[in-house]
Amino acid sequence: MPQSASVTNAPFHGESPSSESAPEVCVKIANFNAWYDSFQAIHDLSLDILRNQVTAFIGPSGCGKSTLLRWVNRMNDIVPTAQCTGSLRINDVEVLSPSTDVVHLRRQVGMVFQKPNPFPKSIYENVAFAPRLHLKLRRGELDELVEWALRKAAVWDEVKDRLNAPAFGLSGGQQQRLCIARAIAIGPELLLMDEPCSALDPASTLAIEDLIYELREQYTIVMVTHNMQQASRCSDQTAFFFEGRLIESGATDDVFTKPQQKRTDDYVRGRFG
Ligand SMILES: Nc1ncnc2c1ncn2[C@@H]1O[C@H](COP(=O)(O)OP(=O)(O)OP(=O)(O)O)[C@@H](O)[C@H]1O
Repeated sequence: MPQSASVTNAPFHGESPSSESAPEVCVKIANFNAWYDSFQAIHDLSLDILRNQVTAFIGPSGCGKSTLLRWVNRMNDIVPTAQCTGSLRINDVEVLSPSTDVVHLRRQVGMVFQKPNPFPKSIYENVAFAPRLHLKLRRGELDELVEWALRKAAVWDEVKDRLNAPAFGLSGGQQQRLCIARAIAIGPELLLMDEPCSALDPASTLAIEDLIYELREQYTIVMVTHNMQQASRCSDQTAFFFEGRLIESGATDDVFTKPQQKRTDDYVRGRFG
């Protein structure tokens, strides 16, 4: 059971929590290929995602960012035409193996989508729903967990007096923070975020970016974004994709200020995309 914790604001690009020692690999992707029917969406991609860091996936529309993200938690299992080869390991366990327990995997890997998608339930129930199904908690423990997750997602103060009100009554930014609280309540170690701020106003976007940067103390985060400022503000690592291939990856500062590849340079400078 997580302990109560409050989220404070920290400057972007502060010391990484794992900066004292070399960061460990959380997700190891090797020689990964993905198809929809005969269309190959990802070509021979190898990439290490580092633990307790925020990794931004950037690249023009259709380059395969979401496809890769959707294989990390096997969401593509429900797409009949989707197939893949290669290896995708989380903590040395092969995600793509037919014997992988997908229910367990989805507890390990939380997902936050482009548009906030709260359940048509109360604020409390949005967070309590999955823990009630999967964890054997007494009512008091569940209450504590709900409060912990809402605090961690930096939305507690705004909702604590209306926990039984419908989640749809919250603003878009509050709903997205509620969805982050829902994702972390089940105790994942990896959070996947597919353009988590694209439906939000600038103030809510900054709040979520701040939160993402904070959350990396406890979680490994992969974020798809079309917003270059956002990638440079709140990620430690950046991976640039183009036409289904990984062109370049590395520390965000390096990718943005001294990219190795001309296509990366052109993209981060907004020359195409
Ligand atoms: N369910 C699907 N069936 C067929 N093709 C698909 C499907 N999903 C994605 N694709 C194709 O695979 C390619 C990669 O798509 P993907 O959504 O991964 O790109 P993306 O980089 O996330 O794009 P965007 O930034 O626009 O979200 C695109 O050509 C897309 O049209």
